[in-house]
Amino acid sequence: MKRQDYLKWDEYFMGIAILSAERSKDPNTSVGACIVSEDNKILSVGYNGMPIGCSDDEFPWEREGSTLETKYVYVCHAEMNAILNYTGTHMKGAKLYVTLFPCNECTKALIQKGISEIIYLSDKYAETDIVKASKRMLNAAGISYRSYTPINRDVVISL
Ligand SMILES: O=c1[nH]c(=O)n([C@H]2C[C@H](O)[C@@H](COP(=O)(O)O)O2)cc1CO
Ligand SMILES: [Zn+2]
Repeated sequence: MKRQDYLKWDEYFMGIAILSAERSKDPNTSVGACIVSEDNKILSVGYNGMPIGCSDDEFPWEREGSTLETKYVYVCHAEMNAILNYTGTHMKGAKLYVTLFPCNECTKALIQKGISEIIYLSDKYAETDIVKASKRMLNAAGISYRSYTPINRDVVISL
């Protein structure tokens, strides 16, 4: 009989999004994203971080203060990096596994690339206009989104 405790697709891909988030240097919110084709092949991954050449040590990670001294104007979102990291040609019908509900700017890009479903872990900014705008666009575009249901299982990776 086959192994019974293998990871299901949702667990596997959300696990990869969670692991990718561990690469993030953001001290407040690490985000990971994994884009998967219709036939369950990984197309791309990403996490939130400073653009290439913009040092993690020199650019600010502050949340508050003058605009130029906060992270927000510099950091690349996980979803945006996952889109930009993709070297293939075809993303139509793909799914996005992401640890935080996408912002409006990433949502626009995801829609334009033909993403058909979003599976997210946290929706901690659900009350913000940014996320409301995302959902409005996704609803209009007929793109489904659902919250990942945790299975309360630890998968230990010894590194
Ligand atoms: O969809 C997203 N994807 C994403 O990667 N991020 C990143 C930008 C920031 O580095 C961090 C959010 O920071 P904070 O929670 O401290 O405001 O997460 C933020 C959002 C906003 O929803
Ligand atoms: Zn975003």
